[in-house]
Amino acid sequence: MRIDVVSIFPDYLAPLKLSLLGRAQEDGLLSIAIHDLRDFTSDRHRTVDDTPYGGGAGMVMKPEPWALALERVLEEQRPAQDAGTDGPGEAAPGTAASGADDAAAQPGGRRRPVLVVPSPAGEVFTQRMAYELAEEPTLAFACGRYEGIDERVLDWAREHFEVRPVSLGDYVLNGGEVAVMAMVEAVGRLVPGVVGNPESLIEESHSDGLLEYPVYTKPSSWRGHDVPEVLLSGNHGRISQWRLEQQLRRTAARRPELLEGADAAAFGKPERAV
Ligand SMILES: Nc1nc2cc(Br)ccc2s1
Repeated sequence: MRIDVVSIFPDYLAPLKLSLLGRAQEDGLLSIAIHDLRDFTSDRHRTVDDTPYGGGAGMVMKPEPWALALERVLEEQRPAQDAGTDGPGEAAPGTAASGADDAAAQPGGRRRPVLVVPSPAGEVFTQRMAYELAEEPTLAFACGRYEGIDERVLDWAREHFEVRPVSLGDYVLNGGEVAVMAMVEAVGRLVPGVVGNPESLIEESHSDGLLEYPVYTKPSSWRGHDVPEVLLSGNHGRISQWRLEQQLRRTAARRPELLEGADAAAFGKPERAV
């Protein structure tokens, strides 16, 4: 998978070169390119913002640098897009990648590349969306700052990308970079080969619509706190049952709204190990 990120703070994205994602890039499983929006300005001050039409506080990001930056992304993603459109990749059922949304289709049947725009006004990012996005041959991310990006950029981008405004939650950041880091990690780890043991992706929070069960390791008794006896029993049937009960209990207590949609099949995730 090729990932392109456009930002006025490219150094903010440096951690994407570290750890698991860094190794995945060394192994050729991922390639992550960071583009400085200011490289696509034409004035000596490398201006990327201006005052808002209609008045109001703050500044708005100018459209032209964004169009030039996103055109560069399209150009650089073309080989991965062309290779990806020939790929057999299974898409999670009912997702845009599976053709469920023909709005992304382009002339000649080529699917438009995905452009994720972090925004407090976006659809909420979920594990299901992470699985969907992990099916794409390329992803582009546009990191807004100030009061946001001129809306005409998104209108223009829809002619070339499948544009997805996405929020991490109901709070406001100072820019999209932190949101992009979270999404790139959530998606990147789902790309085959990135996580050493794919089994670890199966039983984790949200992989089956529930929060994960509590985990323990040695010593079995620690500062007066003991590991639940069932986990020491060696009875795998009892252990599985206890873990599911813990998931349901935690989810009911902390995220009751998830219980309406807890359906492993809905996420298109690999089947749970037996
Ligand atoms: N929750 C989020 N807040 C923000 C703020 C800006 Br400015 C850009 C993107 C995002 S995503």
